[in-house]
Amino acid sequence: MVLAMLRGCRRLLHKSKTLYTYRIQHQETTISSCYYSVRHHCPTEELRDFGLPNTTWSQNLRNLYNKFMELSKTGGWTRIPSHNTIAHHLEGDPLETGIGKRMFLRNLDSDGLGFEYCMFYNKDERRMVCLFQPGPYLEGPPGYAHGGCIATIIDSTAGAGAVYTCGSVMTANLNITYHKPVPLGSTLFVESHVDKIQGRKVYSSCHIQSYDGVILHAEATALFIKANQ
Ligand SMILES: CCCCCCCCCCCC(=O)SCCNC(=O)CCNC(=O)[C@H](O)C(C)(C)COP(=O)(O)OP(=O)(O)OC[C@H]1O[C@@H](n2cnc3c(N)ncnc32)[C@H](O)[C@@H]1OP(=O)(O)O
Repeated sequence: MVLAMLRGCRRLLHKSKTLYTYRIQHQETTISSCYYSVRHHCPTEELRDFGLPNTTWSQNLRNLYNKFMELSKTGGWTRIPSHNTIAHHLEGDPLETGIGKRMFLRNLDSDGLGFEYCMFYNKDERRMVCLFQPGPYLEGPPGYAHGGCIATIIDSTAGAGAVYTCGSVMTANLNITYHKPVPLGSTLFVESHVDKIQGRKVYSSCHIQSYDGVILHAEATALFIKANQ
């Protein structure tokens, strides 16, 4: 009852700001309804944007962030918002799907423990950069990030790059070569590029380097499939 009232209030609040046309089916979902259309701006001023600096960010992460913010002023790069529910990234009225669900990378309540990151997109170059600091809850080998979380940040960076370049996509294939372990708490420079678009197929490449570019930690190629129009 209370939940239903809250949902009603939130829907009214949001509908007063923008016209929503999007509907996601869930539960008995079909393949095509898994696809989404991404909003390029923060939907409300009150909503927290997790891609902004917080007290857990290292100096190296802040320096890279400041560098890309400077680049954003002269065009080319744009910082993209980052919320903790996928619903808030979608165009339309996705509130029903947002309740009780969190984005995998933003599912912890404390800053700095899991995926700490922000992304910048360059439309002309079809590049997405992710500045990433893996927290202590991402441990795999002692002191180092789990390979699955490295795959996650690659999938998310390349996936977001494909979405911002082509619209709604799903990951069909992801191949990763792990070159050097990633120390927890280090600052990583993750960069993806849309290499080729062939019909519905979007081919991307991605790599993870240390913040100064000295160490190549991992390289990947990915295939994303665009939504059927
Ligand atoms: C901040 C922003 C936040 C928002 C941004 C956040 C970004 C996050 C990104 C994370 C994304 C995910 O984790 S997605 C979740 C993980 N992925 C999944 O669950 C996908 C599961 N797989 C599927 O649902 C399906 O197989 C699809 C959707 C991938 C494809 O199915 P489909 O739509 O029916 O298409 P289909 O006809 O089969 O294939 C279309 C064409 O692609 C080819 N194709 C399909 N799959 C493959 C494949 N694995 N390898 C090679 N080729 C393939 C086919 O041969 C065909 O080529 P041709 O005959 O045309 O030549």
